[in-house]
Formats: sequence, C-alpha cells, structure tokens
Amino acid sequence: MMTSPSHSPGNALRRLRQTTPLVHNITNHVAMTPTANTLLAIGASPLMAHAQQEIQEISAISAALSINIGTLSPSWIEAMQLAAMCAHRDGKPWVLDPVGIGASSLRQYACRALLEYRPSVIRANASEVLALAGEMNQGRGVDSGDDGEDALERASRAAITLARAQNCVVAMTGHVDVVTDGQRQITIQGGHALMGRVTAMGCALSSVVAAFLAASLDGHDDTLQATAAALACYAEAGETAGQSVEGPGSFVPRFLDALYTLDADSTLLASRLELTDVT
Ligand SMILES: Nc1ncnc2c1ncn2[C@@H]1O[C@H](COP(=O)(O)OP(=O)(O)O)[C@@H](O)[C@H]1O
Ligand SMILES: Cc1ncsc1CCOP(=O)(O)O
Ligand SMILES: [Mg+2]
Repeated sequence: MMTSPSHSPGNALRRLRQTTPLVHNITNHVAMTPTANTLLAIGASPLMAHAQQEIQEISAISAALSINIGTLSPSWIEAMQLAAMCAHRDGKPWVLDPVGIGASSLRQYACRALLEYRPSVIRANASEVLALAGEMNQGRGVDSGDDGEDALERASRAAITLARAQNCVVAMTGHVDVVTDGQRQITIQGGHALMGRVTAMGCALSSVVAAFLAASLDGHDDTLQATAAALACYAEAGETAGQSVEGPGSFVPRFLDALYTLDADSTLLASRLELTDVT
C-alpha cells in the first residue's frame, strides 16, 4: 500500500491525463513506434528526436526525457549526452533504460557517460540491473535471465546497491517489479507473462515512467512514488490485456486498449503496491 491516498497511482494517472506531458524520447529503432503508441494510449504526448542539432530546442519544450541505448551509434551517444545534460541542468526528470548493457562495451561506455548526468530513474530488467551494479552478468542480449526467488532476491539487493551508488530510483522489472531509492522499496504485482514475449514492452515502460515523473513530481509524488504509480498502471493494463488473448500478436492491441481505458478509480491499482523499508 502507498503511504497516503493522495499518493495513489490513480491520482498520478489522473494528473498525467490532465497534463498530457510531452516526453522527449531518444530510443531504439525497435521501440520507436510501440513507445509512441504506448505514451499516446495512456494519455501522454510522445516526441522522438535524436539529431544533435535539435536536442537543445526539443529539450526546452519537453517535460521529461527518456533515453534508451537499445540500438546505439556514436552520433546517437553524443545526442544522448547532450539531452541528458540539458535535463540535468534544467532540473527536468529523465529516465535511463540500459538495454542489453551486459552485451557490449559500447553499451557500457554509453551508460557510464550518461550516468554523469544523474538520471532520475534507471528502468531495467534484472540482468541489466546486475550488470550495472557491477555484478558481472551478460544477460541474454536484451532479455532478462532467471526468474526464480533466489535470483529475484539477489537482483533486488543489486537494485538497492545501484540506487545508493547513483543516488537515483531503480525500477527493476520482471514477473515481479521492484522499485527502490536505496532506503525504501516498493514491490508491484501484476502484469502478464506475455509481456516478456512482445518486444519493446520494457522500452515503452521506461518512457511511461518519464511521463509519470513529469506529471507528478511538481509537489505531488516523489520519484519513488511516481515510478511505482507508472508500474502499477502498466501491471494492471498487462493483466487485463492478458486475460482474453491467444498470444503475443493479439496481446499488443489489447494492451494499448487496456492502457487507454484504464480506470483511475480502480482500487486494484493501489493494492498492487507493497512498501517496505530497506535494511
Ligand atoms: N513474467 C511476467 N509476468 C508479469 N509481468 C511481466 C513478466 N515479464 C515482464 N513483465 C512486465 O513487462 C514489463 C517489461 O518488463 P521486462 O520484460 O522486465 O523489461 P524488458 O522488456 O526491458 O526486459 C514490465 O511491466 C514487467 O512487469
Ligand atoms: C530486441 C532489441 N534489440 C535492440 S533494442 C531491442 C528492443 C528491446 O526491447 P525491450 O527491452 O523492451 O524488450
Ligand atoms: Mg529492456
């Protein structure tokens, strides 16, 4: 449960829909269209832009930034650094998605460079969290690895270590989601196994987190609460979509519809969250 009703995921969703925050995305080739559709479905406004020459102007009009290293190139890394620098300088929230960081030294270099600009949130699967926390883990390309209880416990500890080291919130997703700022931890239940069978679900979620930060940080929720709200909405939509589909193909449109029709008054949203202090 969240600490007070005013911090409920439903209220955060309502604020997002009322404010339609513009989210600047520098994301990968695979995730661009799914991410834009996902942001539109939940009620935010997407903008994809990665040319260095326009980053400063785009940054000036955006409410939040989402950077995703899924399909890197050297010129994109420079654009990412510039965008992260602008967000950091202007006090705007930004999210880093370290897709497949264990898979190459270019990805590791890019993340190291980007972490200099202090992301508000790192949103990653367990393999990526382990790799970023320095617990050598190559993962399986862009996907997560073991889903067992011991693996979840180990990855949760790594998420806490990472949150403390980077002084940010870490949102680690999988069959259970764990969000931590290093002192508190919120677990989020829900979603559907098919979410792991559709590409760019995590990438799009990172941008949804950015949208929730834009809508909620201004005197409403803190970064941990806003991130947990995003994950609760995603989990709820995923669970709803998964109830009546045959496979990944039909899951995608059902998921977009479920985000679009998500009921901000649903009591299920807050019940998905469990807050604990970290020892
Ligand atoms: N087995 C699962 N059961 C329920 N939800 C899942 C499952 N696998 C992934 N998800 C959900 O899918 C979304 C993307 O998470 P994840 O697959 O960990 O990211 P990525 O696509 O970056 O690897 C999250 O909302 C997560 O909760
Ligand atoms: C398959 C793939 N390859 C490079 S980026 C990408 C998309 C990864 O998406 P997600 O991390 O959301 O599953
Ligand atoms: Mg991912």
